[in-house]
Amino acid sequence: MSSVTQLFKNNPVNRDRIIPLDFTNTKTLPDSHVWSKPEPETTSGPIPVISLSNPEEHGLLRQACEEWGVFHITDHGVSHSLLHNVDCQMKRLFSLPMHRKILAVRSPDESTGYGVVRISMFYDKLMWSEGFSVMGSSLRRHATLLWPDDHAEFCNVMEEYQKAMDDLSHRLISMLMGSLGLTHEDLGWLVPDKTGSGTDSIQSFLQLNSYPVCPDPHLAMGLAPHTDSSLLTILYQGNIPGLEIESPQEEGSRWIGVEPIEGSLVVIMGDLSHIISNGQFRSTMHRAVVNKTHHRVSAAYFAGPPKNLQIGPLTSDKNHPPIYRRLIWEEYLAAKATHFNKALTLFRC
Ligand SMILES: C=C1C[C@]23C[C@@]1(O)CC[C@H]2[C@@]12CCC[C@@](C)(C(=O)O1)[C@H]2[C@@H]3C(=O)O
Ligand SMILES: O=C(O)CCC(=O)C(=O)O
Ligand SMILES: [Fe+2]
Repeated sequence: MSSVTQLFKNNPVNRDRIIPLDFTNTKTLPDSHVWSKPEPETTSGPIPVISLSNPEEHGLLRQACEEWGVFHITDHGVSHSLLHNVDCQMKRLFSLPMHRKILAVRSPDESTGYGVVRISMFYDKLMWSEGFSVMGSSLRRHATLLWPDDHAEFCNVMEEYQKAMDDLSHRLISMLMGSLGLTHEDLGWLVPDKTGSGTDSIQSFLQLNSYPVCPDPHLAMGLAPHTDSSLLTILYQGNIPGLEIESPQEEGSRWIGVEPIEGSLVVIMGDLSHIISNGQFRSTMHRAVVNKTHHRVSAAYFAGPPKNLQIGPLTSDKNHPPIYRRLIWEEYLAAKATHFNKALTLFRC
């Protein structure tokens, strides 16, 4: 059983926090979805853009991780047509009427299927979004419930996308860990497991997000502020803006919009990379906002370490002793499931 499946089994979500509102039939923002808060300003910012085809730019990766924790990648090798197909299939799924989407709803202790993201339980107000989570064989099971006779195309596209993300995440993790001084031998776990048992290669989870048009976007929240619990997350966000990161310079007082760049993907460093880098890589707080005119979809691919692999700060520098203790991903996800944005502090030495 994967670490993510185990997490949901051990930490079920409340039933009333699984089924989203039927957004298509909601013309005014209900009180349950009004986030009244003094809103810090949002500006657009110089988020780094890194071309993976240019080895000279690889040195910029470390800097981007240290200063921003979020960056665009171009020339990543994932074809434009695959990204286009993923976009179309997500829109096809989320445009289904509610009574059809409900057929593939997650149960409280299940990690995959249709529903609201699990961080919803940490907030009083509800978010203006819905999601569909994919992992392993659950994809075909849920897609068959949604489209009994017509699920092949959706499944083929999502499987091809997951494979492309597996390859890209291996490349990125190896580059990023390499920039911290890890040798090829240390990174043995990056080599896909040939036995098929899946216990010693990267674990992943694909989250499809949908943010329907919203009657009052300034009072609503698409996806509430959080950091990702992964090593890294690769985000496809199409061409509709919505992703915002907390300003590294003015934490808590300014949000910066991550404007889409045609054909690029966004990499978000997760909490585990922050731990491995002994605090040098930022795991930046981010959120998604909604708009009045465009249905926005995004696909977030979370990459984490192999099931029982202990990870910890990679430092042999006496002047910078480890600030976090060693842990496995399952332990971290469990802490996040109860302590949410305070989980990282629990692992400090
Ligand atoms: C692998 C994971 C990351 C995630 C927690 C989870 O175990 C499975 C759900 C993931 C997700 C997807 C939407 C956003 C997010 C914050 C959430 O609520 O569920 C992430 C979680 C995370 O990064 O902590
Ligand atoms: O949709 C987005 O822009 C953000 C998605 C995200 O942060 C997530 O799924 O963890
Ligand atoms: Fe996220």
